[in-house]
Amino acid sequence: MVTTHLQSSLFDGVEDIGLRPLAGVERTTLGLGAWIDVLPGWLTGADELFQELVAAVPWHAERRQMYERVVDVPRLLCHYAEGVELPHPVLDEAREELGAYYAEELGEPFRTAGLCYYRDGEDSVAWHGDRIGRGRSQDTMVAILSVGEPRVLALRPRDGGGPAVRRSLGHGDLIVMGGSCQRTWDHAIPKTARGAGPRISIQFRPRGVL
Ligand SMILES: O=C(O)CCC(=O)C(=O)O
Ligand SMILES: [Fe+2]
Repeated sequence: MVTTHLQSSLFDGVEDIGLRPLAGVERTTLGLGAWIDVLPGWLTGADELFQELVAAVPWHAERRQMYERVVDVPRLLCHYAEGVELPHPVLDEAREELGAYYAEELGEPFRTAGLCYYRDGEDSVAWHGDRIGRGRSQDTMVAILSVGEPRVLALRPRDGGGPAVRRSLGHGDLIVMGGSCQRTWDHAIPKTARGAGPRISIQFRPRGVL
């Protein structure tokens, strides 16, 4: 019976970890030469990958001088430099797929992966652009895959003009920030008072973009 079949596939099936085609990506022009591409549910089996990453990644807390105090950075981190094996093969696949899809526009591959683990709504990242490296002066791309519970990624023009753009990202969603986005816009994962579940983001960047 159809009903029975549907039910068993809904309730028994843990979705396999894999990638859908990137062809469905939709671009939004932000202005000032910046854009974002979004593809909801790019990764299948995202909840399973989340669990695997929680267990497999050597997460660490960072501490940072804040005026007179040393405070915890409010998220856990792990950085995979160029050439270092990623914690799950699907992440190598994701990096390759992104590189192929954006080859012409980006002109170079994605090389590094930064992972952030937001344990709850108190974990966050403050307004910033990824402009420690080349993003300060050049157009580039930062591609972010999100697993676990959705959190809002907010973007706003760096010069303060214009309203913020917000995208809720989790469960396998992809966002790519491109063009001048790192130097003309800032982005953040704001804290949320509403009980937010844990989220992991995987940020792929080209060489020299930090
Ligand atoms: O978690 C995210 O989606 C954003 C992380 C981020 O902006 C960063 O690590 O530079
Ligand atoms: Fe960032």
